[in-house]
Amino acid sequence: MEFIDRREFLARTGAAVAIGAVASQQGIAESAETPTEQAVGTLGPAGSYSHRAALQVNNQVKFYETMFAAADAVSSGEVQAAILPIENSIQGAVIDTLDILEDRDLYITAEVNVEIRHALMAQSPDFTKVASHPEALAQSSDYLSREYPNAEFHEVDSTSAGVELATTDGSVAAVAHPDLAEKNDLELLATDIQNVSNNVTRFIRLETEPATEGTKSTLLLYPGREPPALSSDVLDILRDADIDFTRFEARPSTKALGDYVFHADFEDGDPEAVIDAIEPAFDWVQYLGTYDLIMDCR
Ligand SMILES: O=C(O)C(=O)C[C@]1(C(=O)O)C=C[C@@H](O)C=C1
Repeated sequence: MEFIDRREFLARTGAAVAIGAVASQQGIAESAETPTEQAVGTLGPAGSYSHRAALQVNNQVKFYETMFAAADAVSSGEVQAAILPIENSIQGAVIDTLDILEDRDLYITAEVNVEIRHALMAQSPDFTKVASHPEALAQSSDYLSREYPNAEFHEVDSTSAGVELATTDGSVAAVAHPDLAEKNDLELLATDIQNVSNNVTRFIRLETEPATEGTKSTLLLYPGREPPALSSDVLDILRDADIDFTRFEARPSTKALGDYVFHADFEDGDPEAVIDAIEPAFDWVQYLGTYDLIMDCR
């Protein structure tokens, strides 16, 4: 798919310039007058994959150093919504986002799929360290360990934060979207370095109120049993309720070893009826929203 440059996008739509404390570091103007409550918050600085996903739903983007900070900005009303990665086709679940879904009173109101193609960039080929988001380093681990077995790997808050490091430190290379090389005067050393060429990350939009309609719904399920319920026990309950579950993830409940909170997505079911059917089998069931896939950039 074709991603358009953010400034080009804003110029085309005639929208206000995107805002963000970190945006200025990438040379993108800030506008103090822009009402941030209309913006979406996401992981910055500018040029992160989260930024690319956010532009698919809103042309005003505010950047945060962590996904937790972006989610908190929704709760406090600083921004209207947050766009966060939840699942990658190579690395699986994005744990920070699953934790945010458990800990914050927010709803999923949309999802966006974005193709992820990583590139390696630096001031010159003579670098000794590679900096990037841990997910991006893991998604490119085959290439990096094969071509740069002696490099030191440095985890930073986002791929674009890695690019910022590479622009100020000649010993650092970054793994990020290839567009960021030219924008930051870095040499593009390799493209398409992800372990599997078909690399896609699914992002969700989080808001304080649920959407009124959609084809997919997400629930958190806590069996609260002693001894703890197994995934197979929970799957049996869901199967017996005859619901078309499309994703099932277990996260530690933090109460005891082997005790889990389950994240489950299902399609084409009435969430109220589904909750009524399965609720008696659980200690608690939390509704996380009903939503549609609004952009599939693959
Ligand atoms: O670091 C970024 O650019 C991000 O937006 C984060 C993130 C992630 O957490 O998965 C998003 C998409 C890619 O899978 C790699 C990194």
